[in-house]
Amino acid sequence: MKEKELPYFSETLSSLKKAYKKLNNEVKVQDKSFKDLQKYMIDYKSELDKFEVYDYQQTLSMIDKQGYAQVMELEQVKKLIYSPYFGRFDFVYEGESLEDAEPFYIGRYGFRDEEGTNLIYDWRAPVCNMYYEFELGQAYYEAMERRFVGNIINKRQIKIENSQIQYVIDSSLTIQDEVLQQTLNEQANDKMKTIVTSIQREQNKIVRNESAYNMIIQGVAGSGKTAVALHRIAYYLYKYRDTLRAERIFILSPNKVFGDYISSVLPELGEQPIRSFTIDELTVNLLPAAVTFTPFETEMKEILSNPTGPLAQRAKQKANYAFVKRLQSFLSDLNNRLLKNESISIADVKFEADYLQQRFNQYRNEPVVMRIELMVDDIIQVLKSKRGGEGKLPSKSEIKNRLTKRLLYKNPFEIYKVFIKTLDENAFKFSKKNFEFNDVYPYLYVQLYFKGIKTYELVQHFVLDEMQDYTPIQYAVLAKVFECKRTIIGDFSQALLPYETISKEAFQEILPKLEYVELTTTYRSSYEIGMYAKKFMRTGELDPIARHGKEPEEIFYRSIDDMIGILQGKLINHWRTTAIICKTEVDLQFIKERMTVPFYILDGHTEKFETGVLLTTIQYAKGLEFDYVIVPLVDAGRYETDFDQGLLYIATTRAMHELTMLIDHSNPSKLLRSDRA
Ligand SMILES: Nc1ncnc2c1ncn2[C@@H]1O[C@H](COP(=O)(O)OP(=O)(O)OP(=O)(O)O)[C@@H](O)[C@H]1O
Repeated sequence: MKEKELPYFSETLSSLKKAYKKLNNEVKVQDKSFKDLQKYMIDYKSELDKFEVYDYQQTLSMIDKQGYAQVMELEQVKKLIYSPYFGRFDFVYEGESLEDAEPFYIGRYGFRDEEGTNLIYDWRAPVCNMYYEFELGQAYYEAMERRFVGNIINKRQIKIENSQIQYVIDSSLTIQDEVLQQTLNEQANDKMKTIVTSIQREQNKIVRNESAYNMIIQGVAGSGKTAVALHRIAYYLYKYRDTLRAERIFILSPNKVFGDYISSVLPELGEQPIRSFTIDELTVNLLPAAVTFTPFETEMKEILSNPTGPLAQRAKQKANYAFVKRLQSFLSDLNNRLLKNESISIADVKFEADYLQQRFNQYRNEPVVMRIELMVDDIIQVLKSKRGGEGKLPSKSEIKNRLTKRLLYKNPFEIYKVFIKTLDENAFKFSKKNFEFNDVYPYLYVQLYFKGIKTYELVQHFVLDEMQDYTPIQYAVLAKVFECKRTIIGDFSQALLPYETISKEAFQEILPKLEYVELTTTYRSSYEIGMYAKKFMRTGELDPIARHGKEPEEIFYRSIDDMIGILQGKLINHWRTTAIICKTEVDLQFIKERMTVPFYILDGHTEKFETGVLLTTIQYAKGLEFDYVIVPLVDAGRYETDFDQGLLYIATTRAMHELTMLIDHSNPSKLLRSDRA
């Protein structure tokens, strides 16, 4: 089989090498002209007039841009020389004979030789959809608004590394199991990998979906949601390369480490890196500069360490969809009360209360401040027509001031406080101009009503990961801030907050025009770990991929010293990354003080994901994966409630190859019992 592929392979490789040489020379020439021009501008600085300087600067910037594009291309060709393609399929167009079958080689990027022949097709090209979508037999693809029908008569998976063919597998399956297995058997890395060589059919559908305005992906732990969302971005950047820019994509990620972990996927796929933002970073931009807030990460940490305490209670009251409805109906009623029921005389013309209220209602889709502006314009019109141009009219700002004085509440803060009183006096804690995080988005919603909010109009695609950790009111605000296509991913079973947050039903209300997709196969964990973790899942299905490994172990300890001894013993292993995942920050500190071997801490201060031994909490481990996971201090006190069960689900599903639970012998968690109700 390998032999059959050799001629095409050497032809492609030599074309690639030729292209590399040519591009490399061009880059050098560009580089030289840039430097020469720069030197010329410095040498003749005093003799150049400002127009000449402007012209030269423009030329420099053009060379710079061209040079950048060439360097990117060179980089791609270099990567293709290392591994030009990963698959091939032969397609016979309908009506043609078998001899006319056309081979398509599919790679990470596309490549044409000097004559313009497509030697490698980019995995995102329309024709390559067939590779992921169909088995041998009838197939089709769509391009240029046409459907091309035919038959796939041959399909191969080709592994090439270091410019050498490693193996070739012929198969009738969409994506061969062997290749997927091999990929999944690899050890964890400090950066997320691309999955182009083995995207599964259900994942491919999401990557290439263009119809959804709001795409919600509910996927079990390890189902590839994050990977799929990033490949979807890469697909969009390819498909809409003339109109979509990488810097116009906004990724909201749970924390900085996670942002770092996913940062290399897009560059690996030949696209510009996209910086992701945390909700705290975004919130700073949305709130007025004078008000501060407790960061989401800090508030979450506190709630996790005391899930039934007063802070959790306050946050809980604002976390469900009923709260949004209540706030909406409060604001809707306020429309009839906000403007005091009084007439007003301006320049001897009387404006009745009814007229004012009717104008105020007319503009109900605008923020209050804007409504007042529009009413001022109306009043001026009336004054002009009634007074027939006689006498001086009051200024706009005078009229605006008079109308504003008639507002029952003068700012969003006052309104929010009144609203909260209708809910529960104790639900709001505001001191020293500092909001608790759970109040920030409800407040922003009121601000939206009263004076509007900063919007990200330039953003063309909004991506949000870990959707279950956000509340309906946050989505209601985000929907206004990012009015563009959205890809929202998460897993309701992996909720970190100990109360109801967003749900499928609430999504349907807040984000109309949505497509909801579910992924139930987990690729991350071995079959044995997947089955073990499944018992902690609160709802839904989970189908682990048939990749076998060691059964998870449950080790019972008799004292804390005993547990630390066992734990440290387990750290002597062959895995690249081992994570000790604690329930809370307090537990992390407790273990940290007792450990005598080297390890890293992964918490809110961590910016980069390191391999090695990591001590962390569930809050920071989520979204990430490790070869080996150890869950310490599994006792009945710590892991007791339904919510704790969800936490065990998150912790255990971080493991790819091996999992150890360290359980208190005298007080084991009941959640471990497989016969529990
Ligand atoms: N088609 C695939 N081929 C190869 N590997 C895959 C595939 N799909 C997913 N994976 C791997 O499975 C692991 C989990 O993927 P990812 O982190 O995207 O899942 P997730 O659904 O976001 O998980 P979680 O909800 O637990 O954070 C990654 O190592 C990813 O590379």
